[in-house]
Amino acid sequence: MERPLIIALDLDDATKRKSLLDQFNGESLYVKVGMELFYREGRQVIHELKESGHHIFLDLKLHDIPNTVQRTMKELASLEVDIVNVHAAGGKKMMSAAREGLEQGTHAGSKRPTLIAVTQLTSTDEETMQSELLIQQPLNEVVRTYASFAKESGVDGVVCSAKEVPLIHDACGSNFYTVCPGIRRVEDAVGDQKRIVTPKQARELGSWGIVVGRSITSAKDPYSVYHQMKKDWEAKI
Ligand SMILES: O=c1ccn([C@@H]2O[C@H](COP(=O)(O)O)[C@@H](O)[C@H]2O)c(=O)[nH]1
Repeated sequence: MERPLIIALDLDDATKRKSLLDQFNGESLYVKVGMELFYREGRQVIHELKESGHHIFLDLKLHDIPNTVQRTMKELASLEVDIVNVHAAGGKKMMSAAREGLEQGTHAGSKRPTLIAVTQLTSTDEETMQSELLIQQPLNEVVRTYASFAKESGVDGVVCSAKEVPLIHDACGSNFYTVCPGIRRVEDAVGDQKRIVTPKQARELGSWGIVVGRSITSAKDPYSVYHQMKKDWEAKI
């Protein structure tokens, strides 16, 4: 799918999730299954969403020793989702192991899930990164370097703020996937996000995909907010 708006299904029970998706009346969506949903409903929810025709980004952000990540990715590959991810902070060996595990677990004739790596969470700003994570380089430099390491390790793209897309394209080429959370309309509550942009700005900055959670899931009318944001995201520049 070209340039998706991915809805983060961060809802605290299955009834709310179902009632959100029911509003879309059979429309095929790109959805993100994060830790909250996967740890609650497990593999079954992936099967259900696939049966309903949705594309799936399984956002479990693996970060462990290479052997564990490889074996876990082998397991996840059997779910046949579209995108899976790791934290780039796990290092090059871990990212290569993730790719290897995915290849081992992908059945002949099936498409390997796209593998992306989180550079720096969009809830982190430079001040926090330096004072709490003790990473002293400028945030843009860290994101650019982690993206380059991801590419060298056989990863297909990154999770980043749209603000960093131009520098990632510069370092890794414009075909390297950039999946961007931290998306807000001007009227939305920012919450815990730090590096935010609007859907239109994300488009202008060249993001491949955007991830939107609370702006849609907490809206009075999620269906119309989704379509409004999608229209802004897809508008010609
Ligand atoms: O850097 C990252 C990586 C992942 N996320 C995830 O995206 C959504 C964003 O939700 P909002 O409600 O739109 O803030 C959420 O599921 C995060 O886990 C991210 O925000 N930043």
